[in-house]
Amino acid sequence: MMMNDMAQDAATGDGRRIGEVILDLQHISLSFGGVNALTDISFDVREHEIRSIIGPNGAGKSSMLNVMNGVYHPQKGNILFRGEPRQKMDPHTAAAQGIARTFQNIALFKGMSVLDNIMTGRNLKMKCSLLEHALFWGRAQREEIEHRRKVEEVIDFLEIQSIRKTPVGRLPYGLQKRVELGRALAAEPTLLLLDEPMAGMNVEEKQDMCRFILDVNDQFGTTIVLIEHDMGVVMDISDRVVVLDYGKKIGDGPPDEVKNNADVIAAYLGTSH
Ligand SMILES: Nc1ncnc2c1ncn2[C@@H]1O[C@H](COP(=O)(O)OP(=O)(O)OP(=O)(O)O)[C@@H](O)[C@H]1O
Repeated sequence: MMMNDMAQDAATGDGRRIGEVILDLQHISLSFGGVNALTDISFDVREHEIRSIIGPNGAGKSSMLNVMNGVYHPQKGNILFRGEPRQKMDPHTAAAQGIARTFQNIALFKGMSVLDNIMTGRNLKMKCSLLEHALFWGRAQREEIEHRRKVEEVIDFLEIQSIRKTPVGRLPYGLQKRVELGRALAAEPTLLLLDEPMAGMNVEEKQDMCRFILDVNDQFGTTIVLIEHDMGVVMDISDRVVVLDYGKKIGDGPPDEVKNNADVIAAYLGTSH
């Protein structure tokens, strides 16, 4: 399918762009000592969709994202990625298989430029070792040029050309979040996990971030799993939403269905506790 066709399908909003299940989480339970962070949670993520995870503070959202990319290993349950079981996957393997993520608290090298930070997203794609750099200079050079080309593409896509040489620590918060998205995109992920990409942003910055998330999904077909507290944003951009509360799943479905779910309303209004 051509990129334009894909964007067209997405724009029609009729769900035709959504594909097969790529990540299937079955009966996941995770505890830390006596704290049950996740209890018997099952849901799936389909190819090309925007899947949001919401829930009050401490509900288990970040823990779930950490299970998805192998930072945490659940004590119970199964995880299937493209139909293959993966019990003890580590974050490095997850990244090598096309799962990239951003973090709740920005995790960038503050003293390094935007360009260099985004370049670190290419690390896993770099094939030439230091020795090869010394022995096969030409090959290493070609590889370097290709990585730089990809990074420049990401910079153009995110409209941050004018700050490409600026140290990240000097940028306003909203732009730092955009650079973090850039670093994740440089890895050319098929599954992108975003942990509160709009937290702490003003309205304009949120609108920009929303647009970039939708564009990544439309233009590259990237599957996106998103944790976000801003309900307006979640309901606007998600195909399906899963709701956690005290480590349990209390809702799952398209935004309109979730919005009208009595348990979800109770959890958010605090009447269930
Ligand atoms: N590494 C850890 N060690 C001990 N307890 C943890 C750890 N990570 C998470 N928890 C606990 O697990 C529960 C779920 O936390 P988690 O951060 O996943 O929730 P969350 O929904 O992402 O919250 P928030 O919206 O505040 O970020 C909490 O009770 C938290 O204290």
